[in-house]
Amino acid sequence: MTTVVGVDSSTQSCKVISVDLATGRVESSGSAPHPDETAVDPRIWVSALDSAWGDAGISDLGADVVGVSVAAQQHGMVALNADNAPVHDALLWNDVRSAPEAAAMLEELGAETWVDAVNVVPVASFTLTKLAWLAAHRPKVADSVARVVLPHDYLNHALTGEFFTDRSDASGTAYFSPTSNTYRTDLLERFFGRVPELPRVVEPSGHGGTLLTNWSAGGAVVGAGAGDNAGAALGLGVTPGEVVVSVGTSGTVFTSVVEPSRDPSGGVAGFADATGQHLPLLAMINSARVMSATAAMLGVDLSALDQLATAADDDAGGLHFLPYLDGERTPNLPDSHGTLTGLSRANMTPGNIARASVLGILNSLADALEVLKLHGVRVDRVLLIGGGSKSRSLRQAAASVFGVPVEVPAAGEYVALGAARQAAWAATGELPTWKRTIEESFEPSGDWGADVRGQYVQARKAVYGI
Ligand SMILES: Nc1ncnc2c1ncn2[C@@H]1O[C@H](COP(=O)(O)OP(=O)(O)O)[C@@H](O)[C@H]1O
Ligand SMILES: O=C(CO)[C@@H](O)[C@H](O)COP(=O)(O)O
Repeated sequence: MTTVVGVDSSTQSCKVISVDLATGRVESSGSAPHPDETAVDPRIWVSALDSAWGDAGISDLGADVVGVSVAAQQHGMVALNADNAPVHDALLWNDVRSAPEAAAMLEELGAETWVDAVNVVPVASFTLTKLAWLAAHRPKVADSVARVVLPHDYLNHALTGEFFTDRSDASGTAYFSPTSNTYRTDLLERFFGRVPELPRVVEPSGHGGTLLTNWSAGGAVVGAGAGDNAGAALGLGVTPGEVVVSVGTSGTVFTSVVEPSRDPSGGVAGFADATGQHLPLLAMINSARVMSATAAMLGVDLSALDQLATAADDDAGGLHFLPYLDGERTPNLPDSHGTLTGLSRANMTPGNIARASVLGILNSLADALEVLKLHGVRVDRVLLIGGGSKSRSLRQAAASVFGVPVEVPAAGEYVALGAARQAAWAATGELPTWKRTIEESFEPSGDWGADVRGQYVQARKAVYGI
């Protein structure tokens, strides 16, 4: 059977799937954990890939495998010396130490100039701010940097011996223009002090190299790869009017559109997608892990938290959980903490706290959806994915809080599936059409969701002034 392989090297884990090219059916899968840190030695991702690859039995598939592609967490600063060894742990998308550099870069050029140049406004997540931090705080280490790549590029190199990237991931660096599809090396010069080696950008249907034999003997081509959200859009086959809401380590709200959005306020990141179009996106640092943190606080597991949240009142008895636990990117509050408001003796129950954590995640995502709409993006329905979407209480409340219909695709790794679809494109020249199965659909019900939204926005404004 002609097979393609998709990889999702995300914040918390590496997932590998083998897929029947003809049907899109997942034939095998494997996964391996990543450290729960915001700065990680990139070599750990290669070990995790190797482990997940073995779990999925990819090497045994030999010449059946005709294509491989890697999607991965965006923005990570992988800084390498002349021997291609990391000179510093990779600062990840959710590491906020470069927030002061981001603020200074914004102050220096102004939002309009940044959006004109690279269609993003600097925040701590973006690679260039991390390089600016390295130059300012570790100058000797910065001097040893020969090359800068992204997490998926680093894995491309492990698989093929070549460094290469794609426009979707490059567009998350803040030194690549998704409209001219060129690096803005002047911004590297200005904020890192010089221009290190950068990976070539491979076109969406192209391939950057061939699989080294230590991974598999089959000589498969390796596609350009993608940022994980662009991978998910490809895996879902997003169509106009559909917006993806991913409740993963990050919370993200995004879609694929022909024309780029433009947001000097910095809310909508004007990324590129993996098909040659654009991927307007808003990302939150706090998402699924708000539920796991709340479960830990209550001394229960995720399943018990879900039961508590399902059994509680729709509105959590008036409790509001503002979930900015690890600082927050959208809104840009890198030094913020979470807040639980509306506490009374009557409502401070484990069930209401569990429910409030679920509603806090959904309200934070609803804020992002509203910003996307304000920028002219059509939101006819939401496709809900990510590990957190397995929560029944979250699924059942989403449509009412968002105010739009929500569809939950069949359980699957859509980032890795998008990578597999890209691998098929690279191997055959054709982007296959694979059937998408919807597992559950939900419609907004009653007014409680709108009431909860109103109260949440009021609480957010009262506590954070935004
Ligand atoms: N049933 C569940 N209820 C709530 N959260 C869940 C559930 N299953 C998984 N998760 C959470 O999903 C997250 C992983 O989601 P995933 O989309 O795989 O992450 P990533 O963003 O790293 O790709 C973890 O934080 C995990 O705790
Ligand atoms: O920073 C962003 C998008 O801009 C995040 O979406 C990262 O790409 C991490 O993704 P996950 O590990 O949560 O999938």
